[in-house]
Amino acid sequence: MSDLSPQDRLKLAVAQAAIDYIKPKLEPDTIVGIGTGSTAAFFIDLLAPLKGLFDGTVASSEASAEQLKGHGISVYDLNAVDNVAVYVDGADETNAQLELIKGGGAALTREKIITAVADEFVCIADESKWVDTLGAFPLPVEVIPMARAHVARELVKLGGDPVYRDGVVTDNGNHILDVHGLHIHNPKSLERAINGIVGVVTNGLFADRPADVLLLGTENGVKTFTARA
Ligand SMILES: O=C[C@H](O)[C@H](O)[C@H](O)COP(=O)(O)O
Repeated sequence: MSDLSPQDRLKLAVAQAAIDYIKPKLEPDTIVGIGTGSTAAFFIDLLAPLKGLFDGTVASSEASAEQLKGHGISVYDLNAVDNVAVYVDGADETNAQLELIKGGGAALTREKIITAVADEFVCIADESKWVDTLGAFPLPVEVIPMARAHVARELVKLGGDPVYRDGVVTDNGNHILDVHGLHIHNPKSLERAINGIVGVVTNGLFADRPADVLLLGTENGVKTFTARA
């Protein structure tokens, strides 16, 4: 691990912190929700030695599912499970309310679905993801391909500058528009407004259902934040 970049060291630290956080909660019938991205990938590797302590997982992307299966960890279809005890995933931005921007890896829709099902959402992120106001990271919006131009025009009306993520097809067979130029002062309202555009599958704002816990990796150690009621 000595060749890790400083940022990757923080990602590894928060992945370990997530392991420490969930381990006491694991039961033989526990289903763990697994996110997508480089931070989640560290978490999957650290979860592997614990696979005898819980039933299995649901994954928010084909990439994470493959990584899990490579470790011999069971991956279930979400429709086949009754309950997801905890969901662990990274983020592209977080604010102090634990409202997030996600989807830099194009996995936002499956991530949001598992988030909706999970009893608890634990976000793991390095300190570069912490912002006062969401929006410096372009907001990903997953769209039905035939609606891409229509959705882009509607996003301009909402004040954004949408850019087609050329060549990217999501695990659901859809396209991504990355919306630049947003200063998101009311994340819940914007999340709903964008999801109301015909042709949008979902957008990468996680504000209606923010994280419950944020484990933030800093040079001074991992800091734990919990959502305010
Ligand atoms: O679609 C991807 C996800 O939302 C990721 O959780 C997010 O992009 C953060 O990824 P990373 O941990 O690689 O920074």
